[in-house]
Amino acid sequence: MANLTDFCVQLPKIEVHAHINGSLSPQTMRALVARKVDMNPELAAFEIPDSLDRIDDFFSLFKFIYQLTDDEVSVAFATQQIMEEFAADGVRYLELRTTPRANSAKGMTKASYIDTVLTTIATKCPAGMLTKLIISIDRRNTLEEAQYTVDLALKARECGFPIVGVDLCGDVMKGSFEALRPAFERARQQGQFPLTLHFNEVKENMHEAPELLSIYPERLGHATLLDDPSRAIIYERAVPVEICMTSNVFSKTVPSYEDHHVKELLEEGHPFILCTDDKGVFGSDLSNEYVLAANTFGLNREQLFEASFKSIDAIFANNETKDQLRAIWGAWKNQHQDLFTE
Ligand SMILES: CNc1ncnc2c1ncn2[C@@H]1O[C@H](COP(=O)(O)O)[C@@H](O)[C@H]1O
Repeated sequence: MANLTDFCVQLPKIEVHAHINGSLSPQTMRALVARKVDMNPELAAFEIPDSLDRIDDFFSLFKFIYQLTDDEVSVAFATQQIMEEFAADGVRYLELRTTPRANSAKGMTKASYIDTVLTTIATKCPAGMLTKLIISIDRRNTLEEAQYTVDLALKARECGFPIVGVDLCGDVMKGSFEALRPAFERARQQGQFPLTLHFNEVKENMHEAPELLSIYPERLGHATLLDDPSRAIIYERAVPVEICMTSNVFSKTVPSYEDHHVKELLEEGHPFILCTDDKGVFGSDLSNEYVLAANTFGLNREQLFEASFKSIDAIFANNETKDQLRAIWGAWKNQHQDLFTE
């Protein structure tokens, strides 16, 4: 009989909230430091932790990580490593997300960055897992930058690349959704892209909730703090919530695992998807998020399978893909009945 960790690794899983630059494992970071340290000796001074304790400002960590993924070869390497790690952890369907980034010193443009990520997905995705890309608009973007991101998404899809949605992300204390809204509206109207928005991570941006909900997002990231009007709308529309327990606890937007708001969603039977957010920054794989949910809320293996299976409903894919995945989940369950006896 497998222990809970083995079960959660073997369980076929969906990951739909994983920022590429937050998902570099310590091994990948070390490999990139080794490649770059001659040219940039400052990198040697950064201690890459195997796991981080609670951190005050995780956004500052990205400044270091961005020095590692500052050229196309490194971006391709990181993307491939991330896909392989998710596949090894039992992920069968992966929606990565990333913000287009340029670095003129290395000849990388936002277009070549996205092209590199998409080409790596197309050519290096491990067998047995599907990978798609959500393009992110950072809250700090100007409207012009956000519109350019939408241009990139439209163009990449025209070329047949699997861009499946548009995200609003970034430092919750910066920028505003309203300033960027026309870009999201165009993504919706011109590209029929589904939208996922980082939502109510901290109390300071709760005031934006009515505007964010008024664009009818297909999914919400975190939705940590819900006032009554937001809760009513989200429940009524059954908007799936991307849940990132470790990220929320480590970045102190929820006080503890026991107090995590997924508890309420479980009790209400509201759709949610367990995700990692930034598995490199927060040191937690998706299987570990399932272990945490099981241990914190007393979920049995049947319920863990159910949570993973129901996540298929919320992916940004057509019904045919969803049905194929449901069949894979069903076959896996039939073949692994022994794992369900604890
Ligand atoms: C913890 N909660 C979070 N909330 C909001 N945005 C986050 C985030 N975690 C990561 N990001 C966003 O993702 C970028 C890194 O990946 P990409 O360069 O896009 O691949 C970060 O700079 C931030 O904008």
